Amino acid sequence: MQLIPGNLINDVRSSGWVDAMVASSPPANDATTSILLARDSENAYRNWMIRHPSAVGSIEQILLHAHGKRFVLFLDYDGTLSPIVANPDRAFMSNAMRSAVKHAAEYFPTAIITGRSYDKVYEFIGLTELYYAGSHGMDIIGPIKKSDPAVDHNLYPLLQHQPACSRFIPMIENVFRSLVENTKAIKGARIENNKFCVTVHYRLVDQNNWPKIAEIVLDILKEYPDLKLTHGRKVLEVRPVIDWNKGRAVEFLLESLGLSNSDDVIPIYVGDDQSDEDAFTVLRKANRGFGIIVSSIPRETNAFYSLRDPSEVLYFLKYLVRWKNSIDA
Ligand SMILES: O=P(O)(O)OC[C@H]1O[C@H](O[C@H]2O[C@H](CO)[C@@H](O)[C@H](O)[C@H]2O)[C@H](O)[C@@H](O)[C@@H]1O
Repeated sequence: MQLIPGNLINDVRSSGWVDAMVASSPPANDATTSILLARDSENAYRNWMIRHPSAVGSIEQILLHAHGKRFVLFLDYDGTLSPIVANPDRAFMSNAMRSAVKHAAEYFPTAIITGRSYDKVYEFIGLTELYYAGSHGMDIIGPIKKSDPAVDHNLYPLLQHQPACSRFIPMIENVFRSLVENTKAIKGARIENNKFCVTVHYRLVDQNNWPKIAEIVLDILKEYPDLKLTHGRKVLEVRPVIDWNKGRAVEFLLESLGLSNSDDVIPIYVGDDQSDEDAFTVLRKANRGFGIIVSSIPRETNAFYSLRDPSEVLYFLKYLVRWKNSIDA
């Protein structure tokens, strides 16, 4: 992943960011070229799957390996549990997916690890029994419980951790306001405040204006040496320079749940975004469990398995639940 520490920002030419923005957007083609390209891409995808087999196709093998062991699930939200859509406020998950995640959490410790703020992702998912790591893992909140449901009506989280100091919240708020102000003339630009990070959406911006977007973001960041810039799916993201990411959040959660040193624990991380690579890398390096990348095109990744899209994620989750239910019966 490209990470630009704030104090190096002056050395970065905005064209590097524009290249990254363009790279995630294939050009349009005529009908015949599209058919030929589709065939080539299907072949390329099949070849890629030799290195990253389908988690659905390999599910029996995965379960064989899991005999007598415990799964822990880490799930990204956008592009994994919900399909990618143009309007980030409308990235709803289906009821079928919500129900699959709910059932999964009955059998396995389950965490949502997302670039979204905790509030926003909770609004979409609405399940109190999950662990959530919002703002790319910088806002961790455990299942919401009542200490004694008979007498206590106050809800409280079992676990709470914010590795970035609270001083980043007003800083992010200021950057958010400056970005809203400075991009308001660019049609389609959209800025999202994710509490410990700001997301700059350019999916609906004319490509001719992408350099302008990159320039505005880099200009504002010059004033904030404690913030850095990363790149996701048609988004630029501004975050604290602290050494924390989705991978660190996974390590923290495993540790907090007392599951980090047990050989009988299999962490599974499912995600589609560049930021999920940090978590895939953590699992691969520790040789623990495995990452599953959600992608319908071949991509460089540290995940071991692959799934094409959220509908395959749904199938995979339901299969795990059915399997666990059958062995517990
Ligand atoms: O870690 P995630 O849960 O994958 O969150 C990453 C970003 O996801 C959202 O943006 C992405 O999904 C949008 C809705 O489908 C899409 O319009 C956008 O182009 C994608 O990048 C979210 O809006 C961001 O705040 C998250 O950081």
